[in-house]
Amino acid sequence: MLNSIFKYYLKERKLLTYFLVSSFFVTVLDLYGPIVVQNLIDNSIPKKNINEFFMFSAFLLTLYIIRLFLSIYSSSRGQLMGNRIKFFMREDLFKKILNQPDTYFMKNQSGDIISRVTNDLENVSALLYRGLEDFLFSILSIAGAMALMATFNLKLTLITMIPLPIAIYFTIIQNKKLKYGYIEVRERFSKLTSGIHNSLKTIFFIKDNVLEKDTLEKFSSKNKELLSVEKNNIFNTSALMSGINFYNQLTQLIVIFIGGYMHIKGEISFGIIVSFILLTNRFRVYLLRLMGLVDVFQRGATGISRFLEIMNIPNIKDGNTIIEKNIDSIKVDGLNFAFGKQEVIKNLSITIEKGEKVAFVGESGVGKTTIFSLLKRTFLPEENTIFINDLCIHEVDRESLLNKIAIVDQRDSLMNETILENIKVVKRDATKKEIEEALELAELKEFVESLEKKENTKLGQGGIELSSGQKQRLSMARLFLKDPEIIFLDEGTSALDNILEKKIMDNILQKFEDKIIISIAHRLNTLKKFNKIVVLGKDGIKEIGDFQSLIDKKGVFFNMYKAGNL
Ligand SMILES: Nc1ncnc2c1ncn2[C@@H]1O[C@H](COP(=O)(O)OP(=O)(O)OP(=O)(O)O)[C@@H](O)[C@H]1O
Repeated sequence: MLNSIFKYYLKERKLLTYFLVSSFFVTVLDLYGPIVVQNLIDNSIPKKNINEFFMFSAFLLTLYIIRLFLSIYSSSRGQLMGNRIKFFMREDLFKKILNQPDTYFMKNQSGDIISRVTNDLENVSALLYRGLEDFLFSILSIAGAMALMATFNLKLTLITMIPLPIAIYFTIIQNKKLKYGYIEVRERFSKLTSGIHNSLKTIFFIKDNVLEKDTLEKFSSKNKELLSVEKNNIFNTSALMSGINFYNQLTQLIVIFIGGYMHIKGEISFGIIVSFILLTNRFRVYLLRLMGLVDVFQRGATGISRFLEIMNIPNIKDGNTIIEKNIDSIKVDGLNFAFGKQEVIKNLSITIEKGEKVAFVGESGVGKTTIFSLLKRTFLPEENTIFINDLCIHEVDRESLLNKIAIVDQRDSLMNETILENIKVVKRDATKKEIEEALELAELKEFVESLEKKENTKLGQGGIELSSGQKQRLSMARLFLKDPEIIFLDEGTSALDNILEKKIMDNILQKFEDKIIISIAHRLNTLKKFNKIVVLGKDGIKEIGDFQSLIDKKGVFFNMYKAGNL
C-alpha cells in the first residue's frame, strides 16, 4: 500500500524537500526562541545593559519575522505538494474508472464513485501533507523541547514531565474511542449522501407521485442517525481537548511552583522558568496537533485503501487483434450465457452477413439486450461462440470493435453541452456539411434551424430541455455522423411518432444499405424490410424468417403482431 503512495511523493520530491527542510527550520526557530528569551531575562535585563537589551529584542523580532516567512513558505510548499499529489491521483483514478467494464457501473452506485474521486482524495491529500507535517514536527518539537529543557535544568525537566505519561495514556484511550466514533460518523455520512443521491435520481418520480413527505422521512431518519453518532463523539472530543488544556495548566503550575521554589533556593534563574513555560506551551500545541492526526490518519487511510481498491482492479481482458477492415459477418454459434445462476441465452446460433438487417423480438426479459451486450463485448461468453469476421470475440480488440459500432437505445446519452458538441462527440473532425446531413437524416434540421442559437444551443442545465423524441433524434444524428459498420437499435425509435419513425427508419435502411443493422423493437411494423426476424423464447430461438414468411406461418410472431395491432 505504502509503495503505491510513495510513488506520488517521489514525483513531488522537489516540493517535498522544500517543505520538509523549511518546516524543520520553523521547528528549530520555535525552539531557539525560548533560548533567546532566557538570555534576555537572565543576562540583559539584570545587567541593565540597554544596548544588549535592544539587540536581543531586535534579534528575537528578526527570528519571529524569519519564522513568519519560513512558515508561509513551508505551508505553501506543503499544500501545493498535497494538491499536486491529489491532482495526479485523481487523474489516475478517473482514468482507471473510465476503463472499468459496464458491469462495474452496474454494481457500484455513482454517488460512491463520485465520493472516491472527490472527498476521499481530499482526505488523502490532507494526510500526505498535514498528516506528515504534524506527525514529524510534533514529535521533533516535543523531543527538541524536552532536550532543551534538560540542558537548562534536568531536575526541573524530570519533575515537569511527571504528568506527561498520564497525559499520553489519556490521549491514547480517548483517541481509541474517537477512532471508532469517527468510523461510525463516516459510515452514517456516506449512507446520508447515497440517500440524497438516490432521491435526486428519482426526483421527478417522487414529485409526480407526491412522495416528498415519504422521502423527507427517510432522509430525516438517516440525518438523525448521523446526529446521534456525532453526539457520542462530542463528549470524547471535548474531554480530550479539555484534558490536554488541563495537562498544560498543570505543567505550568509545576514549573511555576517547583521552578519558583528552586529559584528561591538559588538553583535556577528566572529566565529558565520563563523558557520552561514557553517550551511546555509548545507541548500543548503539538499534543493537540498529534490528537487531530487520529482523524486525519483515519480518513486518509480509508481514502488510500478505497483509492487502491479501484487502482488494483486488474485491467479488462482485451483481445489483441485490431479489426481494421470492414465487418463482413457476425457469427453466433451455440451461444449460452448466464448472469450467475440465471441462464439468459440458451444455444443461440445465427449468422449475420454484411448488408443484412436482423431483428430480435420476444417477450420482456428474454435476453434481447443481453445479446447486444455480448455482441459489443460488454460481457464475454465462456465458450468461443461469437465470431466477428471469423475472429473469436475474445481475441478482438474492444476499442477497434466499438469504433465500428453505433448504438441508439433509450439510455440518456446527452451531455450538458451544445447540440453541436453532442453530435460531434462521435466524430471530432466532422465538417459542417456532414453535421447538416446528419441532422437532416435524423429529421432534426428544421427544429435546430428554429432555435435562436441553432446548433450552438446548449442542452440541459442553463440551456434548453429536449423532448424524448428530440433526444432520440439527436442520438440518431450521431449515428448518421459516425457512419458505422454495425448499427444496434435497442428500441431506438420508441419515442418517435409513427410518421417520424417510418421516415427515420427509411433513412437508416437507405444510408446503411450495405451495413449490418441489428434491431430490438416492440413495434413490429418497423421490421417489414428486415431480412431476418428472430423470435426468442426462454429456450432459444422459437421462429426465424423475414416478416412475410413469419406472418404466413401464423405462429408466435403472427400472434405478437396481431396482438400489437388490435
Ligand atoms: N447486468 C445484469 N446482471 C444480472 N442480470 C441481468 C443483467 N442484465 C440483465 N439481466 C437479466 O437478464 C435477463 C434478460 O435481460 P435483457 O435486458 O437482456 O432482456 P430483454 O429481452 O432485453 O428485456 P426487455 O424487452 O424488457 O428490455 C433479465 O432477467 C434481467 O434481469
